[in-house]
Amino acid sequence: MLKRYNIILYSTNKIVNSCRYVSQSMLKSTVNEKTGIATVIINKPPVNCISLELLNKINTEINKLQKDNIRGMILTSVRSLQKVFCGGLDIKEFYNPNPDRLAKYLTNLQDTWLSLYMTSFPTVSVINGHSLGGGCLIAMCCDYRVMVGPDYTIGLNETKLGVVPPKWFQDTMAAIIGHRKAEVSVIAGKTYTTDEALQIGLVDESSPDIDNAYKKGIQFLNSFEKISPWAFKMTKNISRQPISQWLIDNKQKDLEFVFNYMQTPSVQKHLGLYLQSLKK
Ligand SMILES: CC/C=C\C/C=C\CCC/C=C/CC(=O)SCCNC(=O)CCNC(=O)[C@H](O)C(C)(C)COP(=O)(O)OP(=O)(O)OC[C@H]1O[C@@H](n2cnc3c(N)ncnc32)[C@H](O)[C@@H]1OP(=O)(O)O
Repeated sequence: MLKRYNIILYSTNKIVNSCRYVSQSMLKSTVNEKTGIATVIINKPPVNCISLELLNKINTEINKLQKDNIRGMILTSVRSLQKVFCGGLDIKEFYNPNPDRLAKYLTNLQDTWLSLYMTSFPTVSVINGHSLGGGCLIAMCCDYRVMVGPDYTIGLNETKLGVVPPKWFQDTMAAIIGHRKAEVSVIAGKTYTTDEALQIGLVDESSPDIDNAYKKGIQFLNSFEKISPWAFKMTKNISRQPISQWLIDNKQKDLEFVFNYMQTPSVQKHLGLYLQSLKK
């Protein structure tokens, strides 16, 4: 029995044998050959908002890392943006959309969420700036969140734009902070400062600076050194499967709901006003 356990540990804990550096301009990914830890950096100025192209790159990279047998991953934003982790989904993808592109975007977002939420390796988001809407969603997909503070904000603010966060957005938050707090939060489109997010458990740790936040992230990943990767993967799978299975079973229905309401005149009007307010 012990022997079998060791074999599982060895075969799944194999550290990648070369340092890979992928720079697809919008997304930089490095794997440290000694530690087997990947750092994935979103790099799409000015605010790292998620276009269809960035979405594709994130999903492709997660799937590659999945095959690389890495030991863990840190997801963060390029430092030069200074105050933004991720400004959310690119609202321009929803405003006066091309229907084919909109359908592709929504499908890719469903797939990317499934990949990131269900990784078989531990993940940490180092939230080094504002993290709103889809930005909050990708941070919440990770197993652990360290947020730099005190002046940044995080939250699912979709209702403020006049749109509806799908069930799996809401469930992802509820799994972290509990149903009641998540409900109050999403219906009001609430955003939280770093301290508030720490207080309600939306983030696990805070840090006054990025280097320290990154260190905390690495410490979390190192805490799995003695955990069998197989046991980690199976346990996480059991924990997250009910939420992910809902989307797998309801992908088409979910897509049609968002695809249809997004193109209604009243939603389009709201989105237009919100975009305008950002430009001011
Ligand atoms: C089938 C189902 C599948 C999928 C479900 C899909 C959809 C579900 C429903 C829709 C869900 C949407 C989720 C979202 O993510 S909505 C977006 C939420 N994000 C925000 O509200 C953030 C808005 N931005 C800001 O608050 C600030 O920009 C920010 C604090 C991030 C940074 O402030 P800063 O002062 O540094 O920059 P700005 O001057 O404000 O912005 C610079 C330029 O960037 C433009 N911008 C900002 N955010 C966005 C964005 N999210 N999308 C597009 N463009 C954005 C901003 O307009 C400025 O543009 P210019 O003026 O320079 O042209």
